[in-house]
Amino acid sequence: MKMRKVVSVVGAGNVGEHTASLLAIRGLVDVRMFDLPKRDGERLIEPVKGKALDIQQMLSALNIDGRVEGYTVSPEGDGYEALEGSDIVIITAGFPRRPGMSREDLLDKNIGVLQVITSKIKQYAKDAIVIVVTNPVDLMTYAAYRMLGFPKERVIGMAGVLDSARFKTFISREIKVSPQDIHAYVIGGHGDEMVPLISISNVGGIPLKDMLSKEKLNELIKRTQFGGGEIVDLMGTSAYHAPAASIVEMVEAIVTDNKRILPCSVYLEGETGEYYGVEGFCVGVPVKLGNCGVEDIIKIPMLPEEREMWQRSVESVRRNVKTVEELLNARSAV
Ligand SMILES: NC(=O)c1ccc[n+]([C@@H]2O[C@H](COP(=O)([O-])OP(=O)(O)OC[C@H]3O[C@@H](n4cnc5c(N)ncnc54)[C@H](O)[C@@H]3O)[C@@H](O)[C@H]2O)c1
Ligand SMILES: O=C(O)C[C@H](O)C(=O)O
Repeated sequence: MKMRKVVSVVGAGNVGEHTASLLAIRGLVDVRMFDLPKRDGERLIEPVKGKALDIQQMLSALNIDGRVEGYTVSPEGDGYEALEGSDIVIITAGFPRRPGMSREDLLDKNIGVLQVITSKIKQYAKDAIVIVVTNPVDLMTYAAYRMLGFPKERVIGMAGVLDSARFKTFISREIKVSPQDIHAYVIGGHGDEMVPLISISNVGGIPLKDMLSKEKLNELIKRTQFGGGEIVDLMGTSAYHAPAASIVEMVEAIVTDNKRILPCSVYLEGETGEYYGVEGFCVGVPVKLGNCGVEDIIKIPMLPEEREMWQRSVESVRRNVKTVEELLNARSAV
């Protein structure tokens, strides 16, 4: 009998909670949520269990089948047994940035969180596909890949789908066309140097560069590159609705084995690494997703000016890779 896939979400804060809720509403998978207890005055409460129960009751209100459960865990890694049997584990646990911070400012704190979680995934869900969301996501995906020791096809960072959704939003608003008819790709590191690919973006098949002036295109590129910070400045914390939806796009591509080509942060080496000028760390590139994770890495053509942007973006990730390796070595030495 075909069992429903199980998706575990580690970290049920803004991103994790909305991801769990969207996954449940889409009705494709069963969801397990994991998070820390919280102190409420003198009491220690378990919000993750409340959130899971609330989502489960939302499904009943909507007559949607599905199972949503919440598990309280400890920072030291107790309580993760229910990871057992997960087909996909999504990691959103960690700290978001506040206004004035860069994503890289989160690296040291979030790697410590990631280390415990990856050790539990290895222990209880060694065959799972892992989607890393926690920032700085390219470096965290690389750290997760190193700590998990899983095949690189099963360790995937979410960012390009979100960045592409932002780019599509800004294009859609500018030319008043449905985002359904806009094909726009953003690749590279998930930071201020990310690369919206104008040359292959189109609106209903018409090249984007034929529809907007160079000035306007540059304006939309800049707004996309700083899209995360724009929301952090407005909300005081990072975005979570569009990130959750982007995670769901990746999960559905995997569980339905629909061979979507989506921009994801993956470990690059060998021939594809050579093509992209990346050897031995993770950056956002278009990949074909299926039920085993990354099935293929697409070598996307770039104009000379895009290749220059790409190299700057790769450099913005590469310059912190050594720090990641030093943090990993220091922690493994403990
Ligand atoms: N890749 C992307 O495009 C993208 C998009 C949005 C957010 N993010 C990142 O995702 C992360 C989460 O963002 P958020 O807005 O949900 O933050 P949040 O603070 O709302 O949620 C984080 C959750 O992680 C939990 N957590 C912390 N340490 C933990 C541990 N040791 N074990 C289990 N759970 C733990 C917290 O209790 C909290 O509920 C941040 O790093 C943020 O920068 C990335
Ligand atoms: O900007 C952030 O800190 C969160 C995330 O990376 C985003 O782009 O929304």
